[in-house]
Amino acid sequence: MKRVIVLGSNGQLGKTIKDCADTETNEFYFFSRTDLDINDSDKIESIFANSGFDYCINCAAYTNVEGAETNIQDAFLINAEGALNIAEACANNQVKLIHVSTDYVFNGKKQSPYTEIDSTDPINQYGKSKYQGEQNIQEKLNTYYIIRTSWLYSLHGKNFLKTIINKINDDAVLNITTEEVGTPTSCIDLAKFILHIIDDNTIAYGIYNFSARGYTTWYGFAKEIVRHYNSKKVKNVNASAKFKTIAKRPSYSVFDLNKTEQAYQELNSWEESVEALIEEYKKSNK
Ligand SMILES: NC(=O)C1=CN([C@@H]2O[C@H](COP(=O)(O)OP(=O)(O)OC[C@H]3O[C@@H](n4cnc5c(N)ncnc54)[C@H](OP(=O)(O)O)[C@@H]3O)[C@@H](O)[C@H]2O)C=CC1
Ligand SMILES: Cc1cn([C@H]2C[C@H](O)[C@@H](COP(=O)(O)OP(=O)(O)O[C@H]3O[C@@H](C)C(=O)[C@@H](O)[C@H]3O)O2)c(=O)[nH]c1=O
Repeated sequence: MKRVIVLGSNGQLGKTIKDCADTETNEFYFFSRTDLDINDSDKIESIFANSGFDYCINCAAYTNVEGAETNIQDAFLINAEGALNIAEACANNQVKLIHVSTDYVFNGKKQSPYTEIDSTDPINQYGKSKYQGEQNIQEKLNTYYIIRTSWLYSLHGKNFLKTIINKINDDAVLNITTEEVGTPTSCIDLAKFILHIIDDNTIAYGIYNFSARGYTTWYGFAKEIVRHYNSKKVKNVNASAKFKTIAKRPSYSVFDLNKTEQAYQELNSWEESVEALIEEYKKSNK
């Protein structure tokens, strides 16, 4: 039995890990922002000291990409300094850290899948703050897994899939950008990979890319969501060259998954995982 602390447990990934965690195999301690603010370094240290935690999963983050352009300080406070505080507590107390990062650390100019060793060059404040968080962890700790993932969705919280379903329920006509290529990733798939790292115990520390297989545009993702949710409404989804946003986003952020596939052979295609989640959505909204 390993003792695992999960931070940011009220977010979509944190809640999904709670759904997927096998509490008979390991002991899980879930901390939401109200239970433990990752900017309160004294409290983190006091919770970690003599806790006997083997792993810390950090799901806490500032994830509002648009908001980060104006709330730069908040984004860095949480994504960079918060990550540093956690890394320090992990280093002081021999805890292995599983930290989640993003495809937005890349500038999107590459035209083939990004590997873990490709150069980073974030083009928005959220990406910059997440990249600083990665660096802070690497400076303080050796026993880390930094998992870069992309375009997360789930039944919990706020995400693109739920935004699209809500708009379709309101019979809205959608204009969705074709200008960004990446891979939608189900929080369930990511949660299973994170839990596999803990159970396997032999996977080398370092950076790992994690997404579903394949790639699409946000327009392709929206169409696939609507096709499974209510196929009659697919005609409401229009391709749009531009969608006005405050933050720039990488035009291409597909991952090379070779390194991850050496450690984990359970990757689904993005289409399979979208279909499975829409089925879950329909069941839970009957
Ligand atoms: N969402 C996505 O598409 C992607 C996310 N990621 C990364 O995955 C991870 C999980 O993201 P996701 O679950 O989607 O994010 P969410 O925004 O759903 O959850 C983040 C959680 O962190 C909490 N939080 C914020 N600030 C603090 C703090 N100072 N102390 C403790 N908790 C805090 C939030 O609490 P509250 O709500 O109360 O503010 C929220 O519950 C993040 O690291 C994110 O950067 C990577 C790629 C894609
Ligand atoms: C809602 C909507 C969005 N869009 C565009 C805007 C943007 O370019 C793209 C994605 O929209 P969102 O703002 O929902 O997604 P965004 O917040 O950019 O999602 C990102 O979140 C962070 C946390 C990550 O780490 C990334 O991997 C990625 O998932 O789709 C449309 O074209 N039409 C629409 O109706």
